[in-house]
Amino acid sequence: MARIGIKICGISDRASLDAAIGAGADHIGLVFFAKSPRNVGIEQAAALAHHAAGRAKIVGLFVDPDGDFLGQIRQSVHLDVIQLHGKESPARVAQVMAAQGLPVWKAIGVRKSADLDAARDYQGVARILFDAKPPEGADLPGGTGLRIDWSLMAGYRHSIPWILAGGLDPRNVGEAIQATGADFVDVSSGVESAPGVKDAARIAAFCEAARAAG
Ligand SMILES: O=C(O)c1ccccc1NCC(=O)[C@H](O)[C@H](O)COP(=O)(O)O
Repeated sequence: MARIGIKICGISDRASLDAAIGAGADHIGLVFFAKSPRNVGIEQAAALAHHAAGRAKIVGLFVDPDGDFLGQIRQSVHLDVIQLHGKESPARVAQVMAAQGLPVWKAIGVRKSADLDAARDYQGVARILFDAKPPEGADLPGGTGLRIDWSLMAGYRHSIPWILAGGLDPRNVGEAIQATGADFVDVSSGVESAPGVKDAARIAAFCEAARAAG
């Protein structure tokens, strides 16, 4: 079996970045969303991306960004992937793909099995990221620690590669991989000691558990 993909999302300091890469994460998420406790400023993000260069791919996470904001970030920060985590329509995602010329990952919130069908509308994206759907009116559309009902995804197959996210942590990621067959996992709050504060030991334990199960 191919090595499992691991993204540690919401990195905002160099020590956590080194911890994630050292533990074997291949993707690092930088959150560009002012309301998030994991939000990074442009200079901070540029320095982190530079520090990660050649060791891990950088995923820039955005929520309904306009073209100006994407352009501003891209001028200063090296991104390998754009993750769209808002209510972006298929047409808007296609526009971003065409304008930015980078692989785009679209996040889809899942609460019931019909939610998985939305993935079909996003042909052309590099990956779909299935995350737990937050309640209406929630402050954040992701990074909430809410979990998908994994039984909805048992044996799930899709022509577009997909990532499992939402409420994963070092103790449950192995079971999540076994239950869903995911070959790529994403975590944020499950490897933190407080909102926005990554914990190196939890990051290492998460990566070890994911690899053991994958
Ligand atoms: O992490 C955030 O603060 C965030 C804010 C706004 C949109 C998305 C956000 N995170 C998205 C991620 O990729 C998370 O890793 C994913 O939702 C899983 O989060 P968690 O349940 O905390 O592991």
